Amino acid sequence: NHWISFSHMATDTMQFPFDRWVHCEQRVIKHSREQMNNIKHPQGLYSVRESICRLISLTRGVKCFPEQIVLGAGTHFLMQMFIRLIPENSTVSMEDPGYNRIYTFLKNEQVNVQTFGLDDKGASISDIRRLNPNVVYITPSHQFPTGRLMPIARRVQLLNWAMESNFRYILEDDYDSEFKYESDTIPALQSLDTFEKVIYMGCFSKSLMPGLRVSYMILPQHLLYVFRKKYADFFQSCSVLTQLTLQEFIDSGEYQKHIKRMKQLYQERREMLMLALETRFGDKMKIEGANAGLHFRITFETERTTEHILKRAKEEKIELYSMNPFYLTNPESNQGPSFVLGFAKLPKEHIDEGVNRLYRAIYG
Ligand SMILES: Cc1ncc(COP(=O)(O)O)c(CN[C@H](CF)CCC(=O)O)c1O
Repeated sequence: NHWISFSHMATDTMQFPFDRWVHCEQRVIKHSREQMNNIKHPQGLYSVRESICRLISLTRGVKCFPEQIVLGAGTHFLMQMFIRLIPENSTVSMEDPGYNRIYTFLKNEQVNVQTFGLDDKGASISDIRRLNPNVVYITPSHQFPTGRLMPIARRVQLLNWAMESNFRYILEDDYDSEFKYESDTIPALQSLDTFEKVIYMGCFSKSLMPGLRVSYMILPQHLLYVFRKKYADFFQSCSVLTQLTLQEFIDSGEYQKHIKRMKQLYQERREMLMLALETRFGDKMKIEGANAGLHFRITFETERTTEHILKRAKEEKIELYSMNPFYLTNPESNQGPSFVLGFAKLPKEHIDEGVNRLYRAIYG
């Protein structure tokens, strides 16, 4: 029988409107054929940046000009360019548990990277003050991987910290911010920034598909100046065809239509999954970080180890990811085996079966 996926990394490509996407692509090929030779702009095509600028000011309250946007074929590329804009020996600090791929990436780039803890409001200010880094990298709208939401008050505290000294920056990774349930979206931290301290990073990996490889960052003016000197001869890493098709997809309204439809669909799946988990596991499990995004964190009360559960999950044919890779320096005080549970690739009709298999994997 078939596999059931709790992956937090995927979107439901079966639901993606490929016919609309191809229609946009055909229009690009018809009207902008000549642009396929235009690879010179290091930040990506201006018209594409204009569309993204309009979109995120609407959806996230982000304040920027197209001139400030830099496209890249993934968050890693953007991070790599950013760290080259600041002095060599800068210290970067990030969340633990946190996004291990960026942690490993920064280590490989010989960046001095440290980690700080989280409390229920996200990044711990006292930890950050103790570390006294130049750059703080956070995921405030849906902390990765715990899903915590950083309240406005904490955001303001963080901005005040950044403003206390000349050379401090906040990298706001807003990767999973299109889908908000229960409460309204909190505007991006960047929208509160008046001192050019916040570098906003976003992507289309969750709203569209990770495979498109289109992400972006917004540089404050003074860093844009450095970027333009350093990267004048740089070629953009995103394909021109994908950039222009994305622009057409946004400008034609297809993007907003898609988000509206997927939000409805993900909301239903999320509710059904949480209910099925509640019914099956009762107080043997604890869920957190479910108010936004395409995954939440779940912790189980069991004597079984995480490794054992992952092995059993494979036997039960469920794709399941544990929290372990995301504990970067100190394994969290264990309240029990903890997992990231994604529902983007979990059709409604598989939810009950998926939860039953999960139960068998843990208690069977
Ligand atoms: C915290 C965070 N910031 C950005 C992205 C977007 O990266 P990119 O598409 O390369 O721009 C992701 C993407 N999330 C990963 C891929 F879906 C999943 C996590 C895993 O690697 O386990 C992410 O978690």
